[in-house]
Amino acid sequence: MNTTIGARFKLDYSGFSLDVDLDLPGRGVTALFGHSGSGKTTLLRCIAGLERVADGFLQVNGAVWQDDAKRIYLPTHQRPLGYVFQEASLFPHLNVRRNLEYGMKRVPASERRVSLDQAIELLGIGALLAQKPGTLSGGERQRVGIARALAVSPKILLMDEPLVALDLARKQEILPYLEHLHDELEIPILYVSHAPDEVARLADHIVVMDGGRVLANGPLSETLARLDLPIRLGEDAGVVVDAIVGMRDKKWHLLRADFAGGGLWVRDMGAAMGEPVRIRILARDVSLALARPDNTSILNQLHGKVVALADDTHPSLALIRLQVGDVPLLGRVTKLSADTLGLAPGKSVWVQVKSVALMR
Ligand SMILES: Nc1ncnc2c1ncn2[C@@H]1O[C@H](COP(=O)(O)OP(=O)(O)OP(=O)(O)O)[C@@H](O)[C@H]1O
Repeated sequence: MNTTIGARFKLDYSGFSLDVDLDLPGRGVTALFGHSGSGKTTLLRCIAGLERVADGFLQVNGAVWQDDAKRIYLPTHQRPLGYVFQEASLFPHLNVRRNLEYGMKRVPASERRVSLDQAIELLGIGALLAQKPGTLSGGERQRVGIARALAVSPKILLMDEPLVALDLARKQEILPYLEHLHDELEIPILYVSHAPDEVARLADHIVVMDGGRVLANGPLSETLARLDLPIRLGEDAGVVVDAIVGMRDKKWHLLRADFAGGGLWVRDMGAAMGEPVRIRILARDVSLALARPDNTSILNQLHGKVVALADDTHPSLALIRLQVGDVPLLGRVTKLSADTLGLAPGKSVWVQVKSVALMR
């Protein structure tokens, strides 16, 4: 079976045009990332059939929903998709259960792949079923909105900054449910966000957009480590590394996350031995030395080599792409230090990682 998503759309507004030709994985979470106005929502709307573009093409895991060259065009209501907006628009006069059932009624029983009970369980909203939307918190409302999108048994889930209207505490509350979706469902998710931490936590794949064009489209860790992209993540530039828990140090409450390039100690948040974890390493937390530093408080030191150097956000700074084992990392150092250390492609270095965040 074809397990990809193909999307080709061109659209012109006065002052903005969208021109994308994308091949995406047909499973997992793909982040659509870019500045405000880069066209992320417009792309989702094209996929949903909410923008009628001439000469568009869309196939989702083998099913063609639009191919204007062949006069194929499924209107929105015939596209089996779930759409989660920034704020859930629930029917205020219906309780949570009725809101969920409303969406489900559209789907013939034979095509239901996500049961109502499963959606309720995945989003942890069992205790809210009798409540009216007006009595829910923003985070709860959003969880109901996501469950409702799932209840239509979508073949793709489109999520447009689902956390943007929530405060930090509500975001933290909802993120584990989103991870759950990722782990439990086979449904591909396109997730619009301009929050790098959300992308680092949830995505497997990333599409970086700018001015209605695709700047990059690739697996998350490789793409975040590219130097040739004007992603301008600034303080957020950095990579994610998928690892497994290889050791636990009970005395010091630390876990060692092992990956192909070595091991990194992180705070012990309770993951089991052998469990997959994702860590995020920001470029600003990586410094370099030519010899293995001793007498340092920095626990994590890895041996690697310089792959490439690039200008950074300020003329005093350089962004360095490193390779540790076969894993790419980014480091940020002053150009003065880069010059003093003679950093150049191929140079062997000790990579000191000051801080590692456990994302999941
Ligand atoms: N119906 C429309 N008519 C004209 N211009 C539009 C229309 N819809 C969107 N635009 C313009 O298209 C551009 C892209 O908007 P879009 O909402 O897709 O960006 P975005 O990346 O999702 O931004 P944000 O992160 O702020 O939601 C913007 O300049 C917007 O003003």
